[in-house]
Amino acid sequence: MKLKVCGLTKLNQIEELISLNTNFLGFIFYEKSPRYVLNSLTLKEIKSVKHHGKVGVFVNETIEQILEISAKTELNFIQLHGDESDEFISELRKKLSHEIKIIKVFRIGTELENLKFKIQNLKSEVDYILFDTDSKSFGGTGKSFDWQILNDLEINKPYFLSGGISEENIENIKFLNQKPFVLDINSKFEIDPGNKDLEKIKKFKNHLV
Ligand SMILES: O=C(O)c1ccccc1NCC(=O)[C@H](O)[C@H](O)COP(=O)(O)O
Repeated sequence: MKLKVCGLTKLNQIEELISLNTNFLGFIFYEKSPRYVLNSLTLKEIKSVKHHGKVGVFVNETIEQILEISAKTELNFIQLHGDESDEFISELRKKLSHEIKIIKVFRIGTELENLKFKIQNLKSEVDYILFDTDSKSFGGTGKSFDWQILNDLEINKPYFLSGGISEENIENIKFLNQKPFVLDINSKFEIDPGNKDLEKIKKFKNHLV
C-alpha cells in the first residue's frame, strides 16, 4: 500500500517526506481549511517541489481556478473533494492535461442509498476514488467512517482510503475485501493543523511494508 500525506504547508517537512519515499503529497487549495496551503507557501514554492505525486485538493472550485493553480504549481493529481458533478468532471477532463489524473472523493455519511449506484456508474474520466468521512468541513476531521461499508461496494477503480486513519485503526484494514491502493493520512499525524509530526509518520510507515 502506498502513502499520501495530506495538508502539507511546510517546505522542510515536504523535503523530509520526499526523502522518506512518501508516494503522494497533498496540498489543500480550499480557503476555509486550516491547512489552506496558500496561507503558508506561494505557488512558486509549490512548483519548486520536485515529486511525481503532487495532489491538489479542491472543494467546489471553478474549472478556471483548478487549471490555473495546477499549471502554476505543476500538480500531478487533482482531488475533487466537494460536490462536483459528472458534467463538471467531464468538462475539467477535456481541459486538463492528460498527464494529470483525477481523484473523485466520496464522502461517506448517513446517505448511503446512492453510493453503490454512483460508484458503479463512475465516469471513465475519473482515475481514482478516495473515500473520506463526510462532514460540514468536507475533510481533515480526524474521524473515520465504518469501513465495512466498502465491503458492500464493487469498487472498480484503485482507491485511496482516508478519514481519521491512525496507528489505532490501521489493523482493521485486514477486514477489507478490496485493499486500498493508497492510505491517506492527515490530522492524526499533526502537532497542529498543517504542521506534521514526522516521527509519528515514520513509525506509521512501518505498518505499510
Ligand atoms: O484537511 C483538510 O483540512 C481538508 C479540508 C477540506 C477538504 C479536504 C481536506 N483534506 C483532504 C484530505 O485528503 C484528508 O487527508 C482527508 O480529509 C482525511 O483527513 P483526516 O480525517 O484528518 O485524516
